Amino acid sequence: MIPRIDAKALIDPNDPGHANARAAAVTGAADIGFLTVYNTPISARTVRDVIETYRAFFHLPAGQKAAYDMAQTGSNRGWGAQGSEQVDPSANPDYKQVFDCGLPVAEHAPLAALNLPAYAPNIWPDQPAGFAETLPAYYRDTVAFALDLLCAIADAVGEDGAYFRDKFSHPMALLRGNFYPERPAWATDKDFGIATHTDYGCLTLLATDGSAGLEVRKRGGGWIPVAAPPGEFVINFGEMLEMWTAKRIVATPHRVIGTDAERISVPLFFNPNHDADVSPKGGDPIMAVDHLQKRFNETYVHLKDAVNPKD
Ligand SMILES: O=C(O)CCC(=O)C(=O)O
Ligand SMILES: [Fe+2]
Repeated sequence: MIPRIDAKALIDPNDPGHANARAAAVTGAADIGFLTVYNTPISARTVRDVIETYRAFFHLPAGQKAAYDMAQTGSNRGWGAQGSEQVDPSANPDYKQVFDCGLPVAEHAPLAALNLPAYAPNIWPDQPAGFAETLPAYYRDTVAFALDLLCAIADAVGEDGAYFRDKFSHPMALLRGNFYPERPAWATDKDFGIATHTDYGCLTLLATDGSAGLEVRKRGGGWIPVAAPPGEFVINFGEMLEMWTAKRIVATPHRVIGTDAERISVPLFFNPNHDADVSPKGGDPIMAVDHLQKRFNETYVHLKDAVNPKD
């Protein structure tokens, strides 16, 4: 069973439900690698708004989205077409589309000067109206919520929660809209909305439209479906946090096969500062930006082709 946790009780040490919420968080983070949260500071209405904003963009004709295509622009921000990412080398590239944005680096000149793809300036399409207002506001609010959750969960598993706080002062956090059209008629057993993978970063705060689709791999084999309505979130943990905590917190594989209904999900991949050392205590240093870029190079089809040309 994936625990469903009162977010306020988990974050607030004075809440009467704090001890219970912490215990459930330990099960979620240390055993399963997934949990869901309710009673969050992000309203259902806000999440519905964000989802409909992405939907309006994804429904634009491909020709209009092409101007923002990461494979063309080379930026780490903007649109990823169907087939632009292959998260599992033994599966075909995913049939989802994505749109990515991140930290507003224009407000952080020293970060922009680093010239790292993880701190690329955001790219905002002209349409739909409101895109460039709705998403930055959601980004700001979810980054703050994700940090509170991460510190509380780290603390619950026996790490020093406060230690993590300043490692996220300029996070390489990436906000993504995932668009799953209905499962294509041509899809084979090697085709997925998103094939089996673990997330790369620390904590993923996933909003969905409430529909089914996401499945979590069980330790003993088999898959468990997980869903959360708008305003509630699915939380899972990525490779960096698994390394950083020496597996006190686990990164669990998951996938979306897809159904005959369109589906939108909105993960915030809460990655730390570029120079955070995410190695376990006593290990050789691993810079967060190096791990992230390595995983981008392994999954984005246009980056793979650049590193490993086919002809
Ligand atoms: O769409 C979902 O529910 C999950 C998406 C996901 O796993 C991802 O984007 O990493
Ligand atoms: Fe994922």
